[in-house]
Amino acid sequence: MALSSVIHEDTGEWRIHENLDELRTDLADYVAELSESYVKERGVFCIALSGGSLIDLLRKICEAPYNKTVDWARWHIFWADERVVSKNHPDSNYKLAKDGILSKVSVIPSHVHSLNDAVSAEAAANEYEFTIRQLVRTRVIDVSEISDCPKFDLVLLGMGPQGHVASLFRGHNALNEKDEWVTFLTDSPNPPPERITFTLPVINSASNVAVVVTGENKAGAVKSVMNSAGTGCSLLPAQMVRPASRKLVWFLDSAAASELDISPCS
Ligand SMILES: O=C1O[C@H](COP(=O)(O)O)[C@@H](O)[C@H](O)[C@H]1O
Repeated sequence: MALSSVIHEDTGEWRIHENLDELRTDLADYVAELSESYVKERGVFCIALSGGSLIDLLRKICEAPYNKTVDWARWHIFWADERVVSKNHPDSNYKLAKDGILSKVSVIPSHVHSLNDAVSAEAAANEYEFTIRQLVRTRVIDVSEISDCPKFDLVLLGMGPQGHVASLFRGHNALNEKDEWVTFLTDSPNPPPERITFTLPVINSASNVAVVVTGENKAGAVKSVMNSAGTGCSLLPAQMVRPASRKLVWFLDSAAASELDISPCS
């Protein structure tokens, strides 16, 4: 149960949790409910994961009751961003998700759309975008009526202390990419330097986007996002997450929300 939930016209729904355990339960409920509804409606559930702290916060989805109620065979799993390292490297977002979640549930291996780790960042981004294009063509992934971009059922993001989401960093060219669905970086401000990432048009074309943020070191960036502070190039990447569907949910713990002016209501 969220400690407090506020709906902001511009910035989406904000769910603030008293502790990490409550956040984990609310996040697992949210993902399981979306999975059920998209499996019913479309026969599949296309979910894009991020790396970082998100995976630990999502681990409850592997436990009862979700491990039995979620229709894992209908899941298609993607990554909103990935580090260009081998799949068994500790920096790999795939490895994080595999060790923390995917190895514990019965997803179908061919539905796990991970990056080719044997090629350059550019080639891996192109190959990954090609895979997504094929799945859009066969309507495994829905398509946005507005942008022609893939319309993932759910994109799960984290946010760094400087407001980056996926591998979209403030001031980096990748943030301005409008034509590609997937782009690559060889000079990421945070290590490792080589990464691939969904572009903003793809994130903002998703049916649902959730941003999961915990810890006091992110409270300043959280406040800027909620207050919509900044304009143009001074905007944080997280402030540019504005899905056309308007279905954007922020999952925060009380530390990340500590600079917000929200009174507990539920
Ligand atoms: O580099 C990355 O950082 C973000 C945020 O990570 P967190 O540990 O601060 O939550 C993450 O969402 C992204 O996938 C990752 O590549």
